[in-house]
Amino acid sequence: MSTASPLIIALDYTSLDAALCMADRLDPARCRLKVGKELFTRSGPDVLEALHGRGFEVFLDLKFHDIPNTVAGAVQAAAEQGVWMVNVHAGGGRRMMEAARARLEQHALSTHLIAVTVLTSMQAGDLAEVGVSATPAEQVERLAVLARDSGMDGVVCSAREAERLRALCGDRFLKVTPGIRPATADAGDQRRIMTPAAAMAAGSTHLVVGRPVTQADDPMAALAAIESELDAR
Ligand SMILES: O=C(O)c1cc(=O)[nH]c(=O)n1[C@@H]1O[C@H](COP(=O)(O)O)[C@@H](O)[C@H]1O
Repeated sequence: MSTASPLIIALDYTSLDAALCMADRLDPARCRLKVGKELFTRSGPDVLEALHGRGFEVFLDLKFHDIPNTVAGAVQAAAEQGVWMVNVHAGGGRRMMEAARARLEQHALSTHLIAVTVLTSMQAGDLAEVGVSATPAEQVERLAVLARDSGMDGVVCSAREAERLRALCGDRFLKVTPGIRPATADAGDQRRIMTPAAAMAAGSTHLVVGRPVTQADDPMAALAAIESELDAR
């Protein structure tokens, strides 16, 4: 089932059972689900089948970053399992992203392919330590333009960069933004954060939300509060 909701709930759980327990409380008409490294490494592709069977569109977030041939094969494997979206690291460069795009086209696979720019957990000091003297905003901009030119459908960035990317790359270029924190939620390890309503106003096309819902005392109430914040816009 496809949904008009921008919400993607990150199922960052340590077991398939725990992830499905949450999925069974959620509604595919109201959100999409994200499967990341921890859950996929524990459960393997079974989790995809289980979530697809429940009617959810799934973002497989494995952030592939390798040589072009390897990434193209991994992206093909993800798409052949029917995921709605898959991501690679833009830092893998133009040839890597182009190879992934070409592979999807060769096999007529319509999975959305997006590239991670600068992780939302990073700020200027973290970039400096890995040899990047640009600010996060500048580096996101550089990688987003490279991703667009390499055939990506969009990027993962923080909502703080979404407005600039909308101006640079247009409305149809997807801006998938983690680091979403309702005003009262803990930032945790995230650094470039924004509230759900502010992120949508800034031009995010999709909001990735994990712990503010999954670790809440009442996850359904936390999700409902985010939905009403978005509805009130
Ligand atoms: O690609 C991602 O989904 C991602 C990119 C990024 O820059 N930052 C980021 O937090 N994520 C993912 O988004 C989710 C955010 O979860 P919470 O911080 O719990 O809301 C996690 O599953 C991260 O792996």
